[in-house]
Amino acid sequence: MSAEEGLAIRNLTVRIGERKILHGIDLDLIPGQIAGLAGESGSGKSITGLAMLGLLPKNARTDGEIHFRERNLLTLTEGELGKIRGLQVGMVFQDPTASLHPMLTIERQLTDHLRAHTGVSKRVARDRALEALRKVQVPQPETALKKYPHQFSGGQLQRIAIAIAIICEPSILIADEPTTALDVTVQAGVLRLLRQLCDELGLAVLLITHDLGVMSSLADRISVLRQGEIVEEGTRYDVLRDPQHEYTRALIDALPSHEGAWHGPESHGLNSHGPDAQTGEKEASDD
Ligand SMILES: Nc1ncnc2c1ncn2[C@@H]1O[C@H](COP(=O)(O)OP(=O)(O)OP(=O)(O)O)[C@@H](O)[C@H]1O
Repeated sequence: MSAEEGLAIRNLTVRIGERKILHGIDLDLIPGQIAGLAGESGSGKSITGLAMLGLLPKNARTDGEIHFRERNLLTLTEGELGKIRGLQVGMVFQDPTASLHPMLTIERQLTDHLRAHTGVSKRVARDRALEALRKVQVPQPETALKKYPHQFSGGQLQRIAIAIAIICEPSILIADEPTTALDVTVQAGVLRLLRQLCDELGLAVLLITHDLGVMSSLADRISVLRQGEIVEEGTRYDVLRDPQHEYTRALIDALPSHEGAWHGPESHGLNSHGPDAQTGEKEASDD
């Protein structure tokens, strides 16, 4: 599969009640690229992702455009958005257990999701479920299909949540703090997986994180959000090596490994092309 097109946000404003949460932001998601959205807690990162999915609170009002496949997502009905969500736009959140049903097998969760969106037969759905688990490098996928969520570690559960997000072959993937809840030893493996999936499937990825260390390993471009405004945008290297805005500098200074200057992704145990070059199998077995 290769995604043909991305998504473009133009002048997006979101108000919730009387409060303006986003102040006319622009953002581009490009196939085969990871667009990072950074900013401290409350800056509006998640609201941006939710706006793209049509999942804003009922009392939210929007202005601007979210262009996707020649349509403005902000003008679609709930029914139309429901068809896009999950099928053309996949999503991964911080807590994988929140998106998985504790009482259903992994097979059921993968195949139910796929069949609800595509109507493929049970047999095809099972094959696709296996293929998705292989793509996310869950060990022994045949056995994994029969298991329940509580039988997996956090890192493996996040891989399974990613499998659900990609099983319908979306062109866009929104990953909101995908490694924040994970043990630090398995974070790099999940980040590396996201990079691989982006490259191999041609996904246009929005990576939302407050963690510039994660951003430094993964994002092709970085947008820095502060109180609902994008204060800086550029390539990962430009933004991290030569930040123009004092807010970006403050975020970089807050990095745990910061010692007066940003030393590149290597300083976070990650190489310049994404998470380090260990094999997926090793990481998968480490999870
Ligand atoms: N349902 C809601 N009703 C009212 N205000 C909300 C709602 N959801 C979010 N907000 C407000 O919108 C602002 C942006 O929230 P958002 O969750 O997008 O921040 P964030 O950058 O993702 O932060 P965090 O990393 O803490 O999730 C915050 O001030 C928050 O209080």
